[in-house]
Amino acid sequence: SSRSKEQRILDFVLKHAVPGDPTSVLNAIDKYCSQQEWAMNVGDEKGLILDRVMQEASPSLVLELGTYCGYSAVRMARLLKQGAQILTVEFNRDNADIARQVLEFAGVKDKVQILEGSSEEVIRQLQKKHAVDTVDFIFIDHWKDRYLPDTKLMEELGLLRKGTVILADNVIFPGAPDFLQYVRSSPKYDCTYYPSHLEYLDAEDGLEKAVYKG
Ligand SMILES: Cc1cc(-c2n[nH]c(CCNC(=O)c3cc(-c4ccc(F)cc4)cc(O)c3O)n2)ccn1
Ligand SMILES: [Mg+2]
Repeated sequence: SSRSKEQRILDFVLKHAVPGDPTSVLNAIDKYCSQQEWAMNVGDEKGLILDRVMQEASPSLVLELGTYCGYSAVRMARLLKQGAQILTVEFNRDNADIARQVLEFAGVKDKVQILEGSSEEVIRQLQKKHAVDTVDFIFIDHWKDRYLPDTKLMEELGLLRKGTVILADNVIFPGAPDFLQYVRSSPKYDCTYYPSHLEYLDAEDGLEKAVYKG
């Protein structure tokens, strides 16, 4: 059976990156996806913004919606303080399997837990099944029409605390206009827009940071 693009990305990482070196894994994925096959990783340009915003937040518990091949989970895990954890949600089983192997190769698998399923079902289980109280940092990078309903759901379930940082990818392209309009007009959030470009391309894109005010 033919190998998928995601399997080809994993093969390239296994061949060209250094085991236990997360930065070499990121560089390998960025090299492959900018030179061989485009893929929907947050990428190096928006990744730098993610690095800075995450380090500023210095979270103990990170929730990521949309694992894909694990690029952003590796990116965040390499910057986590001792004892901090990432829960990342992936809908597609095959991609979750690729991500597990990428995370293990990068040497960060003990900091990251991949939860398979739809964001809504996983979010509803966080407090009871995964012993989550509140989340410190949320990287939203999943289906663009789920950004707003899932943000509202996390509010309703009490998963956000004063100062919880939400950082959302792709708010320009493919776009999440209803999410943007909501957080920018809500008194419950302090918002900042970080202009950038779609991964590996010149198209305009950006990240929105929305800090929950409790
Ligand atoms: C419902 C639910 C869903 C998930 C879930 N798991 N994995 C994902 C990945 C979603 N990501 C994207 O679709 C995405 C697309 C583009 C893009 C595509 C085509 C273009 F032409 C241009 C840009 C660019 C990006 O940067 C993206 O992030 N969602 C997990 C749990 N529950
Ligand atoms: Mg994205």
